[in-house]
Amino acid sequence: MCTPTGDFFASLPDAKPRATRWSRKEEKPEGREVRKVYTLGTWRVSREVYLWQLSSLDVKLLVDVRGNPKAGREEQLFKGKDFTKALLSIGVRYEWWGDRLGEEQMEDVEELRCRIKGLLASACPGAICIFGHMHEPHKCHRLQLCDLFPPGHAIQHLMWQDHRQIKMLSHVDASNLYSRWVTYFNDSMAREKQKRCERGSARWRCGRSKQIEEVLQREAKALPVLSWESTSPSDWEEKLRDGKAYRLKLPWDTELLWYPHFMSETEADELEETIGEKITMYHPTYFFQTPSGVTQETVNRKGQARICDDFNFGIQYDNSRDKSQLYVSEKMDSWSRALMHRVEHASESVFNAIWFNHYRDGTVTIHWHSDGNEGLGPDPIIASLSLGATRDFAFKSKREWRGLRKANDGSMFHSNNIIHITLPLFHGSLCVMGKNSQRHWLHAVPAMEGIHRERTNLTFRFWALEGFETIDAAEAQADTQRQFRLRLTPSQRLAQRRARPVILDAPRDAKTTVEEMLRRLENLLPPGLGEVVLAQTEGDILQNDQPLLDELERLGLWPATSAMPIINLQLLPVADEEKSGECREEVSPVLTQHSIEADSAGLQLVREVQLSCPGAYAPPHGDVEVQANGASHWIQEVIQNLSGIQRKSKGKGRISQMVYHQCSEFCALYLARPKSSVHLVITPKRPLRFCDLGRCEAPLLRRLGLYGRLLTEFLGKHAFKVGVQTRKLPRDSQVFAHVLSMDLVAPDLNDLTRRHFLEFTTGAAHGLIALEDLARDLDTGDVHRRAALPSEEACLHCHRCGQLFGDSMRQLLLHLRRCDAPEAGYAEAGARAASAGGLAVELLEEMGFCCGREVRIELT
Ligand SMILES: O=C(O)CCC(=O)C(=O)O
Ligand SMILES: [Fe+2]
Repeated sequence: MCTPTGDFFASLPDAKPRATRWSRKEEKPEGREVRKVYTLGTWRVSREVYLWQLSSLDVKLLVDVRGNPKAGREEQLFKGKDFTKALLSIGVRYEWWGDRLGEEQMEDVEELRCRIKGLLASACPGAICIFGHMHEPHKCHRLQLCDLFPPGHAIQHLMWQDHRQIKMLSHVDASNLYSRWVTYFNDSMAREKQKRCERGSARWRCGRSKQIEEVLQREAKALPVLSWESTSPSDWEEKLRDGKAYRLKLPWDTELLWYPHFMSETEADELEETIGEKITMYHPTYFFQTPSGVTQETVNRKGQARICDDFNFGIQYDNSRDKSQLYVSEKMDSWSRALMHRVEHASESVFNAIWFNHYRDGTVTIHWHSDGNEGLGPDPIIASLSLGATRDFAFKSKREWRGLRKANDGSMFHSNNIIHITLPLFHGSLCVMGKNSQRHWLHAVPAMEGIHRERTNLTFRFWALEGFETIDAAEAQADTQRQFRLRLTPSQRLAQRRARPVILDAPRDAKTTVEEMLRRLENLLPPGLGEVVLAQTEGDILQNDQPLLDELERLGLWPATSAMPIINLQLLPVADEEKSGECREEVSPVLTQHSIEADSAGLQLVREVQLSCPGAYAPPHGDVEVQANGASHWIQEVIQNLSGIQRKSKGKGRISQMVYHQCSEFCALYLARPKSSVHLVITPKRPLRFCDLGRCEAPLLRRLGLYGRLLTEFLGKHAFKVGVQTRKLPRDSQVFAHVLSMDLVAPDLNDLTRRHFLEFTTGAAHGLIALEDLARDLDTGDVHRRAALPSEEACLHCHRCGQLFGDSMRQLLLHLRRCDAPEAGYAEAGARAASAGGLAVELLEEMGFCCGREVRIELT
């Protein structure tokens, strides 16, 4: 349940303002100089501004108490030479005390007191600044550390007010703030629970029978437990794909409730449709002050919406209280209330708000963060429901975990790493981030290039913050503003192509042209829409070369008479033609056939590909090859960088261009030197070497084979081979397989060598081994079976029509470009050529090829 639990915070008194040890002796102790102690956390403020503030406070020593000084988003503030040098340049010494005073060290209070004494004794004279992770002191362990400082220190907590200004909070005030915040939150939640009891489920149920609710509640309680420490890595991966719900127990007493199929396909479809109709996503404009002083304006590509009966919210991650930035929440409706109630049962919690995130495709992401905003309480429980494209939910520990974990062979091994957990968020999945999930972990939704389908995420939260205005107050406040937003509604034709209405801030700069506005929109609308123009709803098309504000003024829409009005404009298509690259929506009969054959994990894979089908096959042009030595090292490099969390180039960079498609478990990559008109390699996204393949990986190989076959459904009218090269590959190379069209028309003639040709065209048991066969070998333990390589000297023949070419690879290559025999006929053509036997050489010589008598014909 969502009561604050855990170490430090739980031990604090709830209601009364805290009298700290230090606060009892606030007066300056006699005969001694009062040392100034500041505390500060990390925030999205440039390093230059940090330095400027520290220097104006005359700080002499920065004591970094972050257990992991390289965690979080603020790379510029990570421990390292760079940061130390920058601090030294303003006369501040840097010392890392995270190993002695970090978050992990907070157990033994007496020991901590000694260490703090030691720190103060060794510190140079002058002001010191304790540097923690969290921006707000009352959410950071530095508040507790300050409780342990001996008397005679004037402690002030620093907090960023905006991207330049800092405000100071006395230690007593910060402690009181914390207590009041917890008390208010707990009282509000208790009231909310009480409300539920009083109303009974009747008003909330909305059509759901009592029995169903009881079943849901029982199910949540009876969830099978999957403990991270006592489950081996390969078991863990398999279990997360078996379609069952689990209570995931993670280190630091953390819980995730994982319901991969919380909703049926049909329910999820219906909910997605309802949200499309009822919720308009708002894309806020962010302003960033660059170090040079230039303000950059960016429209957030992630759409957002909030519904809540009680409160209005500021935009998440934005600490400015600029009222014009406020997004007025919408009220709950019967559908949203019923949904929230259902999620509450599964989450073992109560909520009062739903926040929406809309990701138009795999290039829209959410970066590493934890949800610890004001108003969410000290240890929030957040339930997250996913609709649409399957995306990865990445979860990682804030610190390294030291302890024993079960290995794949059943033994135990010592772990000493940051823990990474990835859950595939399917259409209709619910993941409840339970106790301690925000305190000790970060989460993100990384980029997934090759995903063209949109995704909508709903997070259910309990939110209460004293002094924060209610919706009504915010609306009244908004009346005094002279701003407006634009609601852009796609015309019916665009709506059919999955464009949905969006709300945007009007540009602040009056010089912004309609053209520029449209360019910003390109990032928000579904890809492949073609050109659009803006029109007033009544039909007046705005001039492309006119500044938008002038135009609005002419239309009598600006200056606005009431505050924060929303002006309705329409998006109209200009061109009729569809862009290539738009993904095909229809479900092929073969996909349906696969769903009949597959087991539960395979079935999920089929659904994923159905829901988020690959786009057009479009290999990158030019020099985009990922530079790395060794045969498949480039694959390793690509998969290591797939998450895209750290990459700024989402969808445009070198690595992104190598991705044709990906699902939660596998990805399909373009080859730098394709050997056929369609040629991809498919590989698991988790690192897996050939030499590590064992029986437990057989199901994964079967799924990889299925993935390859599913892809071939979208790759055009060719006949395909999907398989692993039998030729000796480096043992430590990443497991990968080829998806290859059997025309064997390499875009560059030189790329298809004789060896490749023989490998790809000889019988199924030779050149490429089917993944299903490899999986069977692993099951039976016959892992060393390798088919014999075809003879390099074999007489070459076209695998399609059987025409013989002796040893002239070049003639064969030229022939392949013209041959119009069916690609699927390669097996028969091989047999035909084989039966031609010794006649072949004579025939070829007659045709003018110089085969030479020494050529042995050894066709298999
Ligand atoms: O989209 C998601 O699954 C995560 C959203 C999230 O983390 C957030 O809104 O804080
Ligand atoms: Fe989050």
